Amino acid sequence: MSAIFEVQQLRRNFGGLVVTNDVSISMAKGDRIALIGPNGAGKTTFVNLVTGNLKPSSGSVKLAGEDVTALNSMQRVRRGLVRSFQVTRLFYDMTPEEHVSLAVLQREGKSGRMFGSHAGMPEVMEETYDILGTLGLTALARSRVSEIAYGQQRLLEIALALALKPKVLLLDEPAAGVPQSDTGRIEQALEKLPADLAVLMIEHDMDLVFRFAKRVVVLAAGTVIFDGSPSDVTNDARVREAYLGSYANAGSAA
Ligand SMILES: Nc1ncnc2c1ncn2[C@@H]1O[C@H](COP(=O)(O)OP(=O)(O)OP(=O)(O)O)[C@@H](O)[C@H]1O
Repeated sequence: MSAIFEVQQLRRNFGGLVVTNDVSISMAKGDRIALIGPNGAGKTTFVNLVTGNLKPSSGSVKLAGEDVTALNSMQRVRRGLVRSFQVTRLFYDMTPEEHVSLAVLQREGKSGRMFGSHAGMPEVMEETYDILGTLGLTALARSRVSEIAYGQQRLLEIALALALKPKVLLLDEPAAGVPQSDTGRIEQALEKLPADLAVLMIEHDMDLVFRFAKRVVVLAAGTVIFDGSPSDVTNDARVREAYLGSYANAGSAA
C-alpha cells in the first residue's frame, strides 16, 4: 500500500547537538504506530518537526504524496496532518458540543458565525455528535468542560482533532495525567478511531502502547533503533539496552 505519510531522513541540530538524526518513518492508511523512547530521545522534537512547529535542518515530510516540508503548521493541518489539541487549550466554561461544533465550522471556514448560531445547522450537529460518539462523550455533550473528568477532557482533545478530518493523527501522550482507573476509557476510544486514519501515538503508558500499536518505533538519542512489531520490540537487544532497561530500572516509562 502506498504511504499516506512519509518522513525521509529528517534531521534537526541544536548547535552541535543532533536531536533528530536522519529519521525515516512511513505510514499507510489505517496504521497504528506507537513512538516510544527514553527521556530526551527526541520524540517531542520529531513531532514538532512533522507538524511544522519546528524547521528541520534537512530531510522531508510528505503527506499523501505531497512534500509539505516548506509549509507552516496551519497549511499542514488543512491538508490533513493533525496533532491532538492540549487540555490547556480547552475552554472550561464551554461544553464538548460547543467545542466540537466550532471546530467543524472552523474547518469549513465558517468560524466567523455568531456563537450558537450553528445549532440550527443539522449537518454540523450530526457530525459533532458522530465525533462525540466515537470518543464516548455523547452523554457529556452539554456539560461544562470544568465539570468533566480529566480523562474525558483528554478525549475531547482528540475529538477536536477529528473535527479537522485528519488523514494522519499525531497523539501526544493521550493517557498522560489520567488516573489508571480511567485509562481503559482512553483505550476503548482509541479503538473506535476511523479505520482508515493513520495514527502515530507517543505514549508513556506501556500497557496502552502494547494494546494500541500494531507497530512500534523506538527512538534513542534521536535515532530510530527499532521499527517493527510489538511482539518483537521487547526482545530486541538494542531496545532493551536503550529503553526497556532504563524503564525497568527507573520504574517509569518515558
Ligand atoms: N530548543 C532546544 N534547544 C536545545 N536543545 C533542545 C531543544 N529542544 C529539545 N532539545 C534537546 O533535545 C533532546 C530531545 O528532547 P525532546 O523533548 O524531543 O525529547 P523527548 O523524547 O520528547 O523527551 P521526553 O520524553 O522527556 O518528553 C533533549 O536532549 C533536549 O534537551
